[in-house]
Amino acid sequence: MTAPEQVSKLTGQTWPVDVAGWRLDLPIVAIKPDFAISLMMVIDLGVRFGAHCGERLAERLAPLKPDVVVGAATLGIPVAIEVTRALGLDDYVILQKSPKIHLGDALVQTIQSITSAGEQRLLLDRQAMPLLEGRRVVVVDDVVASGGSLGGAIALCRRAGAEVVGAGVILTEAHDWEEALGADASLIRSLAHIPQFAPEGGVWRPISGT
Ligand SMILES: Nc1ncnc2[nH]cnc12
Repeated sequence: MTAPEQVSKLTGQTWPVDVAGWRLDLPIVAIKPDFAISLMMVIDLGVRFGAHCGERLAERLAPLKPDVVVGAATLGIPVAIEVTRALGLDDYVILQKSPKIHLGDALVQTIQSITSAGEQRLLLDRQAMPLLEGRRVVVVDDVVASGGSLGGAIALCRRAGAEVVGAGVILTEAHDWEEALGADASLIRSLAHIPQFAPEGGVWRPISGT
Protein backbone atom coordinates (compact mmCIF):
# COMPACT_ATOMS: atom_id res chain seq x y z
CA MET A 1 0.00 0.00 0.00
CA THR A 2 1.30 3.50 -0.79
CA ALA A 3 1.91 5.73 2.23
CA PRO A 4 -0.25 8.86 2.30
CA GLU A 5 1.58 12.00 1.20
CA GLN A 6 3.29 13.75 4.10
CA VAL A 7 1.80 17.24 4.21
CA SER A 8 3.32 18.67 7.41
CA LYS A 9 6.93 19.92 7.38
CA LEU A 10 9.41 20.53 10.17
CA THR A 11 10.70 24.07 9.65
CA GLY A 12 13.87 23.74 11.78
CA GLN A 13 12.54 26.52 14.03
CA THR A 14 11.34 26.08 17.60
CA TRP A 15 9.08 28.11 19.89
CA PRO A 16 9.88 28.41 23.60
CA VAL A 17 7.03 28.01 26.07
CA ASP A 18 6.94 28.00 29.87
CA VAL A 19 4.43 25.34 30.92
CA ALA A 20 3.77 26.30 34.56
CA GLY A 21 7.52 26.37 35.25
CA TRP A 22 8.60 23.66 32.76
CA ARG A 23 10.37 25.05 29.72
CA LEU A 24 9.72 23.41 26.35
CA ASP A 25 11.12 24.25 22.93
CA LEU A 26 8.39 23.12 20.56
CA PRO A 27 9.17 22.38 16.91
CA ILE A 28 7.40 24.73 14.53
CA VAL A 29 5.65 22.55 11.96
CA ALA A 30 4.14 23.87 8.71
CA ILE A 31 0.72 22.34 8.18
CA LYS A 32 0.06 24.50 5.09
CA PRO A 33 2.51 26.49 2.91
CA ASP A 34 1.60 29.70 4.76
CA PHE A 35 0.59 28.40 8.17
CA ALA A 36 2.47 26.65 10.97
CA ILE A 37 1.90 25.54 14.54
CA SER A 38 4.31 24.77 17.37
CA LEU A 39 3.64 21.10 17.96
CA MET A 40 3.44 19.67 21.46
CA MET A 41 3.30 15.86 21.42
CA VAL A 42 2.68 15.20 25.08
CA ILE A 43 3.30 11.46 24.62
CA ASP A 44 6.89 12.21 23.50
CA LEU A 45 7.80 14.36 26.51
CA GLY A 46 8.19 11.74 29.23
CA VAL A 47 6.23 10.75 32.31
CA ARG A 48 7.71 13.48 34.52
CA PHE A 49 6.34 16.18 32.21
CA GLY A 50 2.98 14.39 32.18
CA ALA A 51 2.92 14.27 35.99
CA HIS A 52 3.92 17.94 36.22
CA CYS A 53 1.04 18.93 33.93
CA GLY A 54 -1.39 16.70 35.84
CA GLU A 55 -0.41 18.25 39.16
CA ARG A 56 -0.51 21.84 37.95
CA LEU A 57 -3.88 21.31 36.20
CA ALA A 58 -5.30 19.53 39.25
CA GLU A 59 -4.42 22.59 41.39
CA ARG A 60 -6.45 24.75 39.01
CA LEU A 61 -9.37 22.30 38.72
CA ALA A 62 -9.66 21.07 42.35
CA PRO A 63 -11.58 24.20 43.51
CA LEU A 64 -14.34 23.19 41.06
CA LYS A 65 -14.83 19.99 43.10
CA PRO A 66 -14.97 17.56 40.18
CA ASP A 67 -16.21 13.98 40.66
CA VAL A 68 -14.71 12.62 37.45
CA VAL A 69 -12.31 13.56 34.66
CA VAL A 70 -13.13 13.07 30.97
CA GLY A 71 -10.47 13.07 28.24
CA ALA A 72 -10.75 12.82 24.47
CA ALA A 73 -8.58 10.29 22.60
CA THR A 74 -5.80 10.32 21.67
CA LEU A 75 -3.65 12.93 23.36
CA GLY A 76 -6.21 13.71 26.04
CA ILE A 77 -5.69 10.20 27.47
CA PRO A 78 -2.39 10.81 29.34
CA VAL A 79 -3.72 14.18 30.51
CA ALA A 80 -6.89 12.56 31.89
CA ILE A 81 -4.86 9.89 33.71
CA GLU A 82 -2.45 12.35 35.30
CA VAL A 83 -5.14 14.88 36.29
CA THR A 84 -7.25 12.07 37.79
CA ARG A 85 -4.29 10.80 39.79
CA ALA A 86 -3.32 14.29 40.99
CA LEU A 87 -6.90 15.04 42.06
CA GLY A 88 -6.90 11.88 44.16
CA LEU A 89 -9.71 10.38 42.05
CA ASP A 90 -9.74 6.94 40.43
CA ASP A 91 -12.30 6.63 37.64
CA TYR A 92 -11.86 8.55 34.41
CA VAL A 93 -13.72 8.40 31.13
CA ILE A 94 -12.11 8.39 27.70
CA LEU A 95 -14.05 9.52 24.63
CA GLN A 96 -12.76 7.38 21.75
CA LYS A 97 -12.24 8.55 18.17
CA SER A 98 -12.45 5.18 16.47
CA PRO A 99 -15.17 2.62 17.10
CA LYS A 100 -13.64 -0.06 19.33
CA ILE A 101 -15.22 -3.50 19.32
CA HIS A 102 -17.26 -2.80 22.47
CA LEU A 103 -18.55 0.56 21.22
CA GLY A 104 -21.31 -0.65 18.90
CA ASP A 105 -23.87 1.25 20.92
CA ALA A 106 -21.94 4.44 21.66
CA LEU A 107 -23.22 8.01 21.97
CA VAL A 108 -21.65 9.78 18.97
CA GLN A 109 -20.65 13.44 18.49
CA THR A 110 -19.19 14.79 15.21
CA ILE A 111 -16.17 17.13 15.54
CA GLN A 112 -13.56 18.98 13.43
CA SER A 113 -9.82 19.13 14.26
CA ILE A 114 -6.96 21.22 12.85
CA THR A 115 -4.25 18.58 13.21
CA SER A 116 -6.22 15.68 11.72
CA ALA A 117 -7.86 16.13 8.32
CA GLY A 118 -11.60 16.21 7.89
CA GLU A 119 -14.46 15.26 10.12
CA GLN A 120 -13.96 13.07 13.16
CA ARG A 121 -16.24 11.51 15.72
CA LEU A 122 -16.10 11.25 19.49
CA LEU A 123 -17.71 8.16 20.96
CA LEU A 124 -18.90 7.66 24.53
CA ASP A 125 -19.33 4.09 25.67
CA ARG A 126 -22.90 3.89 27.02
CA GLN A 127 -21.57 1.71 29.82
CA ALA A 128 -19.58 4.73 31.08
CA MET A 129 -22.69 6.92 31.26
CA PRO A 130 -23.40 6.18 34.95
CA LEU A 131 -20.00 7.72 35.75
CA LEU A 132 -21.19 10.98 34.16
CA GLU A 133 -24.91 11.25 34.83
CA GLY A 134 -25.62 13.90 37.49
CA ARG A 135 -21.91 14.22 38.28
CA ARG A 136 -19.49 17.16 38.30
CA VAL A 137 -17.17 16.63 35.34
CA VAL A 138 -13.96 18.28 34.16
CA VAL A 139 -12.98 17.72 30.54
CA VAL A 140 -9.25 17.72 29.74
CA ASP A 141 -7.11 17.72 26.62
CA ASP A 142 -3.53 18.47 25.61
CA VAL A 143 -4.24 21.55 23.46
CA VAL A 144 -7.31 23.62 22.64
CA ALA A 145 -6.99 25.32 19.24
CA SER A 146 -10.16 25.36 17.13
CA GLY A 147 -12.24 24.25 20.11
CA GLY A 148 -13.78 21.49 17.99
CA SER A 149 -12.57 18.55 20.02
CA LEU A 150 -13.11 20.13 23.42
CA GLY A 151 -16.51 21.54 22.42
CA GLY A 152 -17.56 18.11 21.18
CA ALA A 153 -16.37 16.48 24.40
CA ILE A 154 -18.30 19.01 26.51
CA ALA A 155 -21.45 18.45 24.42
CA LEU A 156 -21.13 14.68 24.72
CA CYS A 157 -20.73 14.88 28.51
CA ARG A 158 -23.85 17.02 28.75
CA ARG A 159 -25.80 14.58 26.57
CA ALA A 160 -24.80 11.93 29.12
CA GLY A 161 -26.30 14.08 31.90
CA ALA A 162 -23.04 15.50 33.32
CA GLU A 163 -22.61 18.93 34.85
CA VAL A 164 -19.44 20.20 33.15
CA VAL A 165 -17.82 22.39 35.83
CA GLY A 166 -14.48 23.02 34.10
CA ALA A 167 -12.05 22.13 31.36
CA GLY A 168 -8.28 21.83 31.63
CA VAL A 169 -5.68 21.98 28.86
CA ILE A 170 -1.91 22.11 28.91
CA LEU A 171 -1.86 24.72 26.13
CA THR A 172 -4.28 27.17 24.60
CA GLU A 173 -3.35 27.86 20.97
CA ALA A 174 -4.41 31.12 19.28
CA HIS A 175 -7.96 32.26 20.09
CA ASP A 176 -10.33 30.55 17.64
CA TRP A 177 -11.52 28.32 20.49
CA GLU A 178 -12.92 31.33 22.36
CA GLU A 179 -15.52 32.00 19.68
CA ALA A 180 -16.14 28.31 19.00
CA LEU A 181 -16.82 27.54 22.66
CA GLY A 182 -18.83 30.71 23.33
CA ALA A 183 -19.89 30.91 26.99
CA ASP A 184 -18.05 27.61 27.65
CA ALA A 185 -14.71 29.35 26.95
CA SER A 186 -14.85 30.53 30.58
CA LEU A 187 -14.57 26.88 31.69
CA ILE A 188 -10.98 26.66 30.41
CA ARG A 189 -8.01 26.49 32.77
CA SER A 190 -4.62 26.23 31.05
CA LEU A 191 -0.91 26.14 31.84
CA ALA A 192 0.43 28.20 28.91
CA HIS A 193 -0.45 29.80 25.57
CA ILE A 194 1.09 29.36 22.12
CA PRO A 195 0.52 31.48 19.00
CA GLN A 196 0.25 30.26 15.40
CA PHE A 197 2.77 31.18 12.71
CA ALA A 198 3.05 32.61 9.20
CA PRO A 199 6.15 32.99 7.00
CA GLU A 200 7.75 36.44 6.93
CA GLY A 201 11.07 37.23 5.31
CA GLY A 202 12.15 33.59 5.21
CA VAL A 203 11.31 32.78 8.85
CA TRP A 204 8.16 31.75 10.67
CA ARG A 205 6.78 34.47 12.93
CA PRO A 206 3.80 34.50 15.31
CA ILE A 207 0.63 35.71 13.62
CA SER A 208 -0.42 38.93 15.30
CA GLY A 209 -3.36 38.43 17.64
CA THR A 210 -2.92 34.65 17.94
N1 LIG B 1 0.17 22.80 18.78
C1 LIG B 1 -0.40 21.61 18.91
N2 LIG B 1 0.28 20.58 19.39
C2 LIG B 1 -0.32 19.40 19.52
N3 LIG B 1 -1.58 19.15 19.18
C3 LIG B 1 -2.28 20.17 18.67
N4 LIG B 1 -3.55 20.24 18.26
C4 LIG B 1 -3.78 21.48 17.85
N5 LIG B 1 -2.70 22.23 17.99
C5 LIG B 1 -1.74 21.43 18.51
